[in-house]
Amino acid sequence: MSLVPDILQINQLTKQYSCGHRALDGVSLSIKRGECAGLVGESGSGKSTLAKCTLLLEGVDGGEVWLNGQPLHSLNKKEQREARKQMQTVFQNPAASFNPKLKMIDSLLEPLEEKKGQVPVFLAHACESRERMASALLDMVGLDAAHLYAYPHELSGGQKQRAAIARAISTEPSLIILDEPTASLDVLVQADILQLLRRLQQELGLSYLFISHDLAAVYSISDRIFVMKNGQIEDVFESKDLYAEERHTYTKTLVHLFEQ
Ligand SMILES: Nc1ncnc2c1ncn2[C@@H]1O[C@H](COP(=O)(O)OP(=O)(O)OP(=O)(O)O)[C@@H](O)[C@H]1O
Repeated sequence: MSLVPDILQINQLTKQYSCGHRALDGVSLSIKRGECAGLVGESGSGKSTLAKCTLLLEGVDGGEVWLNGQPLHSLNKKEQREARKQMQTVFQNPAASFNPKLKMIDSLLEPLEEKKGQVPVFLAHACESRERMASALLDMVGLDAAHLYAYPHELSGGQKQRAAIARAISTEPSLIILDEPTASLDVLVQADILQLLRRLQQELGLSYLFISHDLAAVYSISDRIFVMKNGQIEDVFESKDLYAEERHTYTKTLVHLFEQ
């Protein structure tokens, strides 16, 4: 048994919205260091709610969330704000991820500057100036330094999503939560972004929670897949076992849909 705790360990999480809807109904999930865990399920199954509860943006009604062995569920508000800095996010709509009034250099460096001087090893060579650090980040995601002083509306959707990924990796977070990061992009750009995420994960040893309703996208990037339905995890397996006979009936239905 490994003595290194999982990056993320979620135990029996429940969340009921005030309207009475139970969006999470005893969800358990774990992510190992350096792993990409895929979370797939149809619209309304509770995927984004799980992301928001993990990020402490929504309160929960029961269960536990452990990050790096730290019990997030029992922290006070101030401690939660600190703990949240160990996680970064990339969402579906890259346009909404950036303040339209900020130049890319300022948006890119915002999380890093909040951490006050804790520059990750992969940026150490560039830490003598903001411009060099932001250029190095853009370079890591395949964007030209010419974009440094651009405003978000001057970048394409795919370029903005690359910049969002650059910002997410900038603090060397313990976990990056990617909630439908390719859903708003056309098919070719989607493939590029998935390839970029995979490369960065391997180069930097990142841990991802990759959320999507698109089984093909989840399958292409994940080490393990969690299948969610009606607020519950129905199936968990190594990606290579997607087509195995013992898959849950619901997983088989998703496979059938994605093959059509
Ligand atoms: N703030 C809220 N108040 C009340 N109900 C909510 C709220 N947010 C989500 N829900 C409900 O909780 C359920 C799960 O929603 P959630 O957004 O987590 O699903 P999802 O799997 O991420 O769906 P999608 O893929 O469409 O984003 C849905 O029935 C949704 O209507």
